[in-house]
Amino acid sequence: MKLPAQQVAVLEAASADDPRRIEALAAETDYPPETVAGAAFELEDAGLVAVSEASTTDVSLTDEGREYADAALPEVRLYRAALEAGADESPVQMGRAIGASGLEGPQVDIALSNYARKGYGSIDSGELSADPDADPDTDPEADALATLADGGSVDDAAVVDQLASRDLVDVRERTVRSVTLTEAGVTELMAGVEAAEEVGELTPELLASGEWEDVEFADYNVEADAADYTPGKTHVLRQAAERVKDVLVGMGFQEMDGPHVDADFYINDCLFMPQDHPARNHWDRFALSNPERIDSLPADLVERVERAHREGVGDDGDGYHSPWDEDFARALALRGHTTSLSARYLAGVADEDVEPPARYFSVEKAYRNDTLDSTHLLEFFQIEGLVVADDLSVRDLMGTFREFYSQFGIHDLQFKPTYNPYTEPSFELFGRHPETDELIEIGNSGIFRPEMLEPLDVDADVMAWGLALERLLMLMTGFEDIRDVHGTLCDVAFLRDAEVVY
Ligand SMILES: N[C@@H](Cc1ccccc1)C(=O)O
Repeated sequence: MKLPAQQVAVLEAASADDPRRIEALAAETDYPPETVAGAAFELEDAGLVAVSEASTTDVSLTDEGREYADAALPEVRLYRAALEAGADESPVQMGRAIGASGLEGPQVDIALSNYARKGYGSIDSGELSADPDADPDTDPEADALATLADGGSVDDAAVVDQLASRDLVDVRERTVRSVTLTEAGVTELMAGVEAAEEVGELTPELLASGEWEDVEFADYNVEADAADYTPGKTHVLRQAAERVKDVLVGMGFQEMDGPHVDADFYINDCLFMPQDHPARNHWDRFALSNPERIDSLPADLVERVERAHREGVGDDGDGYHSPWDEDFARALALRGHTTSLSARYLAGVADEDVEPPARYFSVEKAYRNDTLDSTHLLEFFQIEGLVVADDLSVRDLMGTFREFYSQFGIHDLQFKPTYNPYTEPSFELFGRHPETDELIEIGNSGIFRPEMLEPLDVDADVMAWGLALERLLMLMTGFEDIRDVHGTLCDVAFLRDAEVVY
């Protein structure tokens, strides 16, 4: 019987009583695993082999895991240092034990958080005691790391889970295929198989030489495994931003546009934020040093805003009784929220004439000097929105959120009253994280106050909000750390595989 060369090779390397893995056949035949898998499927169709599938879990060390396999787990180092310092007899100062262990930086926290969990001892008001009976030589996590470093495998699922949650190992599910000769296969082999000339790929050479007319082409096998291919793609956050825009446009909103660096006047003063508000100090804003100030501001608008700050608005207006200085308002900074765009649009300094009823949005970056953690970065995407119309109420606002979030499959929303200098009433929005089940804040909103709207010459109600795009994406995909999607610590596998489905 004549078969394509790779099928002959697979048939000859396969055995009738010993299922052989595709990888083993690939190593023996010198064909890539994809080719062997393709050939195996062809042979299976012809009844010459059987292909079985099983899924296995590959566990491999991360860089950090390898480091601890080479040195020792931080908690073990801490335990040894604690013993040395006599902590098995009486508690010792935590700082002393840490100093003696040589642990530094994040490893100190890692050691402390695993020390008590694993029964090495206890930590109480800054003192560390060591359990004399603990035995680091039988530490199952250390054992598992050593086994993996030696190329062995670890069967204890609980230990693997624990190591995975510490990011010391990567766990991957994989389908393993094995090939066994069938009786028909054995018979054919005995009768003799030889390789037929078969071409897998049409090349320019075949075309140029005209040889293509005489060769035999291999069939396509759409079920064969193909090499993993990870081309460039739109970042998942950008995909989410596009979806949000589509949804808002579908809800009748128009997009706003405006500068990332703006005068404090539009970022704060137009929002009735007093100039001595704590968020306006130099710690929280990213100020521009060159140029330091906007060239000019519309004089009549400045005058009205200044008056609102000094005297308040309406008959019982009172104002802030704090200084107001135009120079201070002209200072430039990276916007801390995109509400600066809402201010510009409502004040009529954007290109657009805002005529109620109207709806506006933007999905753009805002910048804050926050402390970095799993939900905060120095910059994030804010979903800004405003509706200007007569007789708006909190019901309209809540209804708009329910409609917006439900388009992303998010139905469990909670509202909490809050305070903003520019809105009254105001409330924060919370959603439930699909993995941790915790309520996380996803936005802030309210009805703009007359003290803000009157100086901007807006004679209608305005409800408005700022929602965090990253938090919306968290609720949609279940990732837990904003640093997974931004910056150098990002989770490349997540960015490759995550899809924004809505
Ligand atoms: N500017 C607010 C969001 C907001 C916008 C409009 C009205 C109320 C709140 C923030 O950054 O959190």
